Amino acid sequence: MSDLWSVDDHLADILRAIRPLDPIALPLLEADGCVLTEDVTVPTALPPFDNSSMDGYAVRCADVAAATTERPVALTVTGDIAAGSGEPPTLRPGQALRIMTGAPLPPGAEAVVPVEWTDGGLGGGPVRAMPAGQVRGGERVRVHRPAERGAHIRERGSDAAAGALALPAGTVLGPPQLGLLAAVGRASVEVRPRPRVVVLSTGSELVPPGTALRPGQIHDSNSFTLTAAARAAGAAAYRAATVADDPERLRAALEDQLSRADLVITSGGVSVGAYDVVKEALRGSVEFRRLAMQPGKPQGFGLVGKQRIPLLALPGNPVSSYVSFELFVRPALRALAGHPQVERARVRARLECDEPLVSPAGRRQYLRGSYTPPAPGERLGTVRPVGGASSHLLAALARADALIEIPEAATGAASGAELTVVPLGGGAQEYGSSS
Ligand SMILES: Nc1nc2c(c(=O)[nH]1)N[C@H]1C(S)=C(S)[C@@H](COP(=O)(O)OP(=O)(O)OC[C@H]3O[C@@H](n4cnc5c(N)ncnc54)[C@H](O)[C@@H]3O)O[C@H]1N2
Ligand code: MOO
Repeated sequence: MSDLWSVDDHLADILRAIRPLDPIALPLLEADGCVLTEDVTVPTALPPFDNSSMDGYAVRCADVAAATTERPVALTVTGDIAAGSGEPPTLRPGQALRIMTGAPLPPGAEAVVPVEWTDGGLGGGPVRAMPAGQVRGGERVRVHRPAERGAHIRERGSDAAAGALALPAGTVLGPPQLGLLAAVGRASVEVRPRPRVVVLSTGSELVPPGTALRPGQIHDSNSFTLTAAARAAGAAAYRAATVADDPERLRAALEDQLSRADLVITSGGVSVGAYDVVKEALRGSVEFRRLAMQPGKPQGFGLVGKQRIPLLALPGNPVSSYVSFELFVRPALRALAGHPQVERARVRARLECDEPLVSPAGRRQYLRGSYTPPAPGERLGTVRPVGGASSHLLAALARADALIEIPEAATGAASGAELTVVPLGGGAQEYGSSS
C-alpha cells in the first residue's frame, strides 16, 4: 500500500482546517475584490430625481405635438437648468427650459426635446449642439419634431428602487459593484478582508537578486514568485527576509511574522536532506507528507502559533513551489477570503506534442504548457508542453500559461490525447490572441 497522499486528499485536508476570515468594514476601494458579507439595500431611489438624458429643452407634449421641420413650433425659453442646479422653475404652457443631461426635470415638463431637434434658438435649421453660454430668457426656440410623454427622461428609481436589494451578501466586489455602492451612498461596506500572507523562503544558498553570487549561491526567486502569486490570488502578501538553514533562526523569524499573518507560506527545507530546516523547526505543529504528485512531492501543512495560523510548507524547487501554490495555497487563500469557488477552472484540451509525454506511474503529473482556447465551432482547445518535466525549469515556466495534468494511472500521453488543463489566467487567456 502506498504511503503517499493524493493531491485531492491533501487539498481537502487543508480546506477542512480553514475558516473564512471575520468580516470587517472597509472603505470602498479597499474592498475591491473582496466578498460582501451584508445584504446592501438601496436607501434612496436611484436616480434620486427625474432627470434629462439629453442636452435639450424641457417641454410640454401638447406644445410640440404639431412640430415638423417645415412648420416648427416656437416656444419661449425661460432659462437654463444645469446638472447640479437645485429646484428648477416650473414650466408653463408655451414655454421651454433649456436643460442639460443629468439636470433635474422642472415641474410641468413632460418630455425633453434633444437640441438636435431644434434650431438651438438661432433661427435657422436644426443645430448639432447648444450655443455656449447662458440663455438670458425670453429667446425663442423652434422645435422641429414632437416628443412623446417621458421621452429622454430618466425617471426617479428607474435604475434601482428605494428599498430594493442592491447587492446580496456573497457578491464578489469588482468595479461595477463598487460603483453601485458609491451611487447608493455607501462609503464603506462589510466584507471579508484580503488574507494577509507572509512568504518565508529558506536556504543557506539563497541571496537576494541584486547581490553578486559567490560560489554555490543562487538568487532567491521563490519568494518573488510566491508573493506575486499570493497577490494575484487577492491576498495582501509580504515577502520576509530569506532565512538560512538554521531551525532556531527559522523559529524566530516565524515568531516575528505570525502576528501579521493570516497564512504563512514557506519554501524549501521539506525533503529528506541533512539540512531540511522547515521540517526540523516545525515538526510537531506541521505535518509533513509525501504526495502522489510530480512536481511537488514533499509538502507540509499545519496550524501554528497560539492563533493557529495555517502554514503551508512548499518544496524548494522553483517549479514545485509554484505548482504547489496553484494547487493548494491559492484555494486556501480564496477559502480565507470567503470565495465560494476556490479552485481554478479546469478545461479539457487536445494535446499537441512532437514526442509522447512520459509520466511517473502512480503520481499525478503537472507539466507546464501553452493553452489555446477552442477555435469557433470546436469543442476542445489545444495545449502544447513548454519545456520538460524537471522542477528546476523556471525559464520554461515563465513562458507557460497553463498546467497540463497527466492522471496518476497514466504513464504518458501521446499527441492527440484529451487531457485536463489548468489555465493560469492573465494575458492572452483573458484578452484573446490577436491572430
Ligand atoms: N533523496 C531525496 N532527495 C530529494 C527528494 C527525495 O524524495 N529524496 N525529493 C526531491 C524533491 S521532489 C524536491 S521538490 C526537493 C524538495 O526539497 P526542499 O523542499 O527540501 O528544498 P531545498 O532542498 O531547500 O531546495 C530544493 C532546490 O530548490 C532550490 N531552491 C530552494 N529555495 C529556493 C528559492 N527560494 N529560490 C530559488 N531556488 C530555490 C534549491 O537551491 C535546490 O536546488 O527535494 C528533492 N530531493
Ligand atoms: O516534487 Mo519535486 O517537487 O518533484 O521536484
